[in-house]
Amino acid sequence: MSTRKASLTDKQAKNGTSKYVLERCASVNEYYDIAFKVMLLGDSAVGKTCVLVRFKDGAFLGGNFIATVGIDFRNKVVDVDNLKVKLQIWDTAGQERFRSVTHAYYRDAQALLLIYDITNKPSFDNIRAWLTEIHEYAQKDVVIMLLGNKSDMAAERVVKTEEGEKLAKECGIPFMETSAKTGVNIELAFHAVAKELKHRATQQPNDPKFKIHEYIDSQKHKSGCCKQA
Ligand SMILES: Nc1nc2c(ncn2[C@@H]2O[C@H](COP(=O)(O)OP(=O)(O)OP(=O)(O)O)[C@@H](O)[C@H]2O)c(=O)[nH]1
Repeated sequence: MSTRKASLTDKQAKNGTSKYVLERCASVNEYYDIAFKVMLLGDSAVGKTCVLVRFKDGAFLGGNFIATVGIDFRNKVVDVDNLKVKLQIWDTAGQERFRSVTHAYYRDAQALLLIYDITNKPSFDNIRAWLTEIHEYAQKDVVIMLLGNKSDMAAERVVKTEEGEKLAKECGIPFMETSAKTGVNIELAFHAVAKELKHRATQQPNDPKFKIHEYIDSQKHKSGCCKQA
């Protein structure tokens, strides 16, 4: 398996011949009201880069898998309740040998999307180890969301939706299954996190608390796409 990074043109993206190089200045001049750092975590090959690229560009990076080296980021500005919220999204390398590099970034993140692959049991079993790392290195009040990615691969599924739900419930964190390939729940995951962060940052003492679990449930039901087998 290669760990080379290569730049990606639209054509390469369509052909699935290369992996993204994250462009640091992509949205540097885009107007925003408030900004937050979000990190993508999880084992190698669960689809972190693909989730980011789907959210940022609406494209799917198919083809040969090229592992991320170290860490990089992309920005996306989303509208939340009439505010422009900039998400600076850090894509980390899932491989063990880069762990010490990524640890250094945990403490700056306000939200963590912890991702496993529904077709890869070890990636699910490792979620508890990831949570231990998060508790060691991240801010105490960091927003955490669990994502079971590759929900389009029904035939290869080895982790049931209920197992993801159960683990998330035990840990008190929101959960959804996503597909970077089809786009299912990708926007919702980032929007729910942006909404939670915006509420925390702007909330007045008497304002009602934002309930991320309820928001996700209401949006899933609206789109009717919560569980893709
Ligand atoms: N079918 C399907 N394939 C996916 C999905 N997301 C990612 N993949 C594939 O899974 C492989 C790994 O995806 P990456 O996004 O590179 O994985 P990663 O988690 O960033 O891996 P590291 O950079 O090593 O941490 C690639 O071959 C992708 O095309 C998905 O939702 N559905």
